[in-house]
Amino acid sequence: MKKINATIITGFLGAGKTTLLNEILAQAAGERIVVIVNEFGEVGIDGQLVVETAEAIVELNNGCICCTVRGDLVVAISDLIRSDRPIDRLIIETSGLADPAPVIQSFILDDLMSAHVQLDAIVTVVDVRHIARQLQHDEAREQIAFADILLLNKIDLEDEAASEAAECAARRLNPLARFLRTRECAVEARQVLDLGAFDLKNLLALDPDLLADHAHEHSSEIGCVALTIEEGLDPDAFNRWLNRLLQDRGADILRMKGVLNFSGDKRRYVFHGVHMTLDGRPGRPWLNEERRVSQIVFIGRQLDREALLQGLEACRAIATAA
Ligand SMILES: Nc1nc2c(ncn2[C@@H]2O[C@H](COP(=O)(O)OP(=O)(O)OP(=O)(O)O)[C@@H](O)[C@H]2O)c(=O)[nH]1
Repeated sequence: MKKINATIITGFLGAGKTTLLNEILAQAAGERIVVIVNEFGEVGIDGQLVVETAEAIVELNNGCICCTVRGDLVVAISDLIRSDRPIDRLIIETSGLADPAPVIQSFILDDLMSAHVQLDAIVTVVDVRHIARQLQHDEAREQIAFADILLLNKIDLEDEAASEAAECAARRLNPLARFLRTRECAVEARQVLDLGAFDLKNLLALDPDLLADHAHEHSSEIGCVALTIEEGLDPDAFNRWLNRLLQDRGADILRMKGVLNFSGDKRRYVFHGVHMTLDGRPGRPWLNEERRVSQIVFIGRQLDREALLQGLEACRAIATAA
């Protein structure tokens, strides 16, 4: 029986994992791809941002796939296998804080998974603008070290010398990976899929302890605040608040992302913050029957939930009109 090829997409917060996933899905229309997306916070934003060509999207939120929701990953994949549903491919997008080792371990140690699923490659996306500061985090270094394919992404934001420096830093951690430089993760699907690149022997040379059963410990410093608000937001007030927040707390906020309900707008507005870099654009239209809510996730150090909620509530269109 032919095994299902699985690709793990990993990389630190905001590097471009969902962008890569969507790039692959856009090129592989017609294939039955099951996508598993994992997010650190209890509110899943990525599930809403994945293009609709995926056969199914399984969201594992509120914990990291390398620790708290690792059992859920095994259950989700085992259920898919037992369902006999025809699947051409599995793609797993880890959270930006995941250590890939325990995730890889699940594919090898779980009998049902190893009998039916073939790990094809670990694809790590690296943000060339932020790599230097992200390398302070163990998870970012592990994600690079375990990569079979490494995308040095966001080359449009930096000059050639910075991309070169990013590549050198990454190569020091992983001389064996295949490196690609990308903008918006623009690769051909064949450069990251069906490569048979995953090699357990190499990984065991890198980490002899890989298959030992150890739980991953996240730094207790980094937390997540997820906010949901029903009332429509005022775009100007929101932008002012976000810019002020970055000025005051930018060093501690590693990642922000959200799907926003701007008052009177027919479409969602999707925004991303990676360290101090902000980016936003209109998203899918709201459907008539849909509940229009704004959902925002912050990941960082010493986040004050109450203060963030108050700041967001002050951006409600009714609050700003009053
Ligand atoms: N300028 C620029 N922005 C990019 C590039 N690739 C992705 N982005 C932007 O970076 C932000 C984060 O991209 P995502 O694909 O959501 O990153 P991610 O790794 O999935 O993020 P998390 O999983 O939430 O940590 C978004 O605003 C993207 O549009 C790129 O090559 N250049």
